[in-house]
Amino acid sequence: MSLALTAAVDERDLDLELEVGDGEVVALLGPNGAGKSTVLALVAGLLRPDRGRITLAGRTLTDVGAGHTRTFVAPHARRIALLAQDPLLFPHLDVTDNVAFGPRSRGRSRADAARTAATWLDRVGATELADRRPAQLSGGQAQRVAIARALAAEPDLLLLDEPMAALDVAVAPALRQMLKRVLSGQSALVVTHDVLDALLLADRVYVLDGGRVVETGPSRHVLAQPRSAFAARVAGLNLVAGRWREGSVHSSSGLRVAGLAVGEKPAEGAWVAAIFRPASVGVFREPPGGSPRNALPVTVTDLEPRGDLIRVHGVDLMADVTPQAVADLGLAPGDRVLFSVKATDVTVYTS
Ligand SMILES: Nc1ncnc2c1ncn2[C@@H]1O[C@H](COP(=O)(O)OP(=O)(O)OP(=O)(O)O)[C@@H](O)[C@H]1O
Repeated sequence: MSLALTAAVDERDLDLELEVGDGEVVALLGPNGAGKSTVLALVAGLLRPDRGRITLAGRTLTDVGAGHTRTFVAPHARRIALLAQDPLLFPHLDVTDNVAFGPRSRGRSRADAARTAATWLDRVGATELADRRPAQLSGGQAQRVAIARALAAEPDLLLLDEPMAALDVAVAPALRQMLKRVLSGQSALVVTHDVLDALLLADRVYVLDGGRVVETGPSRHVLAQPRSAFAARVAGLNLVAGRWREGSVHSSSGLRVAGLAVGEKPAEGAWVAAIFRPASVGVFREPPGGSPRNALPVTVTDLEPRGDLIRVHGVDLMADVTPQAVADLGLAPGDRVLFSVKATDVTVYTS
């Protein structure tokens, strides 16, 4: 076992246990205020629990009993690297020196640390950025460098806090693929709102709600089995699980969703999950024309204002549309409509 945590923070009504195995990538999912950031702060040593014990790679990092602290290792001595949304590179150092910082502070020679930096920059596909300053990097490039810097420090555990959230949707897929590759064999805890991150990066997920663990298991089980409609919902995505036949997912409730498979093409009849964002869904009374689209029959159960958009809820599916569209369609609960989504906006994941 790499990380074992038991902790209670009374002020935040948090009380939970969780573990990360050696070389395992674990995702923390859950709605706003569920306690995800609090868990990261506890592990990183930025927060002392009221009661709890945290061990990592055989070392006790935190051990707090009723009213007294037996052990509390300082953040910098925990052998943990934190990768936040904001890459937080040192502005006055070039990319190589940023990445070499961890090995240097662990006592490696300048040449040795520079070699380690070069290796990691190669692994994250950022070799050509080696001589630049952080101000000369795009958001996606800076995040690659931040990943190299975190891993070059050889942490016992890597904490990732919404690593993709600040990025352009166009660069996120490439970065996600790269992260998956470099995280292989590294123990990591990833906080995310994005079910795709959980599916693609993590071996296992914990779903938190109200400071408690409400669900845990292998990512694909938690996110593809019926119970996980909850997990998909907290992460704000639509999920249709079923069998893969002729390029579409066929659910037991009779839905058919065409989409693009991630990685290898699923075998005919394989158990798969189709995932798509509510914002990719259009709502229609009649089958839409134009490019080939999925058209899923849905009975509207609720209309929920969310910022500038209205979330149209069906029994299992959600669409985010403009108030104008809701008015034009005269939508009300009980209406039978079609949810339309392009096959190219649907990701199919093999369980
Ligand atoms: N600095 C703080 N002081 C006191 N209470 C806090 C603090 N930060 C968070 N909380 C409370 O602790 C609980 C857990 O919040 P936390 O930020 O860990 O949730 P989260 O799952 O990370 O949410 P989000 O997805 O919004 O980042 C919430 O009730 C929150 O209001």
